[in-house]
Amino acid sequence: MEKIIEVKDLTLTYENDDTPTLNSLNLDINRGEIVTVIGKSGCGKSTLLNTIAGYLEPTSGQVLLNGEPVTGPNWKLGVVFQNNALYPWLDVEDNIGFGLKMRHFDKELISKRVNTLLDQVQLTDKKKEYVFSLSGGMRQRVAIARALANQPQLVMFDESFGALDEFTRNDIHDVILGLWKSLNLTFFIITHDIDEAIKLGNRIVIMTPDKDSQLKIVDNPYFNIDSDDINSDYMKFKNDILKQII
Ligand SMILES: Nc1ncnc2c1ncn2[C@@H]1O[C@H](COP(=O)(O)OP(=O)(O)OP(=O)(O)O)[C@@H](O)[C@H]1O
Repeated sequence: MEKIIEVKDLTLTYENDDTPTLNSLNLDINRGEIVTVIGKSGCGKSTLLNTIAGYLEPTSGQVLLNGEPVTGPNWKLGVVFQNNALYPWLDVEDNIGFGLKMRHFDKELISKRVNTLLDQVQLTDKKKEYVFSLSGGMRQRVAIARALANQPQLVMFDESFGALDEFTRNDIHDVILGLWKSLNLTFFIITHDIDEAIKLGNRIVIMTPDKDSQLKIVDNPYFNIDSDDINSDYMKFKNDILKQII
């Protein structure tokens, strides 16, 4: 298995804090897998994502991307935030192509890549619309397309679907799984919804309150489960995870 990310003995203590938020964490993310992260509010999920993304500097330990230390933000690591952080003054296609424009890509290449992405997230007919006129689910799809425009090695989601209603969220799950299958992508998805963690993750990282053993990593036999197939074994698996979070 090819490791894209290696988190090695990662510790992060915020300034003026006595105890570390992340305490000596170890985690590999392999090419082509979806890793979901579940944990109680405040346990440090976003801190972990921000450190992997290079937005926060570890107090000790390190994060490697393809064997090289992450020392700051990097286009090879895409992030989709919950508020999706789109530019309201740009239309859909310019939002998606923004990063490529900043990197001075050729206009034709940008247009080609953006059109492909619009098709992949099923927004071709909305390309000239401003993002404020879109529904929450559509905006989330724009944010995903924008993160993919850089062709990153890993795309990370920070509770990106939390504000969506259940129907729209299921729709986005299908988009995520469809993109993952067709483009052989690697995803790291933070969520506080346990069913979402199980639906989307090949492996599930459980962030526990036990600072001496903060991460529990489990293989997930219920990846992409259909809601009709939820049975008592699924419920047991889910409850076992819940017990470790609290
Ligand atoms: N910039 C900061 N400075 C100091 N403390 C911080 C900072 N950011 C987060 N924290 C603290 O670190 C802890 C972990 O926060 P973090 O946002 O990583 O948790 P989380 O698991 O993502 O929470 P949530 O699910 O509510 O988003 C919290 O106690 C939070 O108050």
